Amino acid sequence: MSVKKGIFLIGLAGSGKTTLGKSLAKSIGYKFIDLDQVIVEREGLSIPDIFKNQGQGQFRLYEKEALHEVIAVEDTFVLATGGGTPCFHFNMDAMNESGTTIYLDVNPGDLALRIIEGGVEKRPMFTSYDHQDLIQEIREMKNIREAYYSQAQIKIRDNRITAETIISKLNDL
Ligand SMILES: Nc1ncnc2c1ncn2[C@@H]1O[C@H](COP(=O)(O)OP(=O)(O)OP(=O)(O)O)[C@@H](O)[C@H]1O
Ligand SMILES: O=C(O)C1=C[C@@H](O)[C@@H](O)[C@H](O)C1
Ligand SMILES: [Mg+2]
Repeated sequence: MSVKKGIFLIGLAGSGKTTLGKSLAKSIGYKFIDLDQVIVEREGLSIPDIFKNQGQGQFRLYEKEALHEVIAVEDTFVLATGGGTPCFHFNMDAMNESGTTIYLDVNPGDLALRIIEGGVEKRPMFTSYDHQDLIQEIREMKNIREAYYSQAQIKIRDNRITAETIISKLNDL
């Protein structure tokens, strides 16, 4: 595997960054880190509370700081990024320079079901509770973010991505 020290999982909310990141890290013996969790621990506030009280701009600054701390401090790790991480403050460049970036590309219909099941209120970037409306919101966000996500070194488009698929793509690098 010709990966550098960090593996960065990127993709929209619900694409499986946290779920797959945990099992990938376990399989290859790397430390698992969830960037949203790092921000919550550093700030002592939930993500919806940061958005509500301090706004998205401040959240994006916390996110950048947390990302750079992980890159500077950690050794071999799998990082589940936040859905928007690649799209702000040149974070995609920072990740591509310091490790291997992997885009989990799941279709909006499946994402909407997963987000509704997990709780829309936990994801402040979304407002719709209706499945069709949420699909539309996700499509619009995907269109904007694709320019960043497509810079990933590995792209996996599937609705049932597994850790094994990711490992085989890493081995092909
Ligand atoms: N590969 C998969 N196949 C089927 N279901 C999955 C898969 N990965 C994740 N899920 C389900 O989708 C939901 C969201 O997954 P997860 O929290 O890992 O996404 P995420 O990308 O970390 O989202 P967020 O950006 O909101 O943190 C969970 O309920 C999980 O069980
Ligand atoms: O897609 C997004 O912009 C976000 C996704 C989550 O992981 C969190 O980082 C936050 O809710 C923002
Ligand atoms: Mg997650």
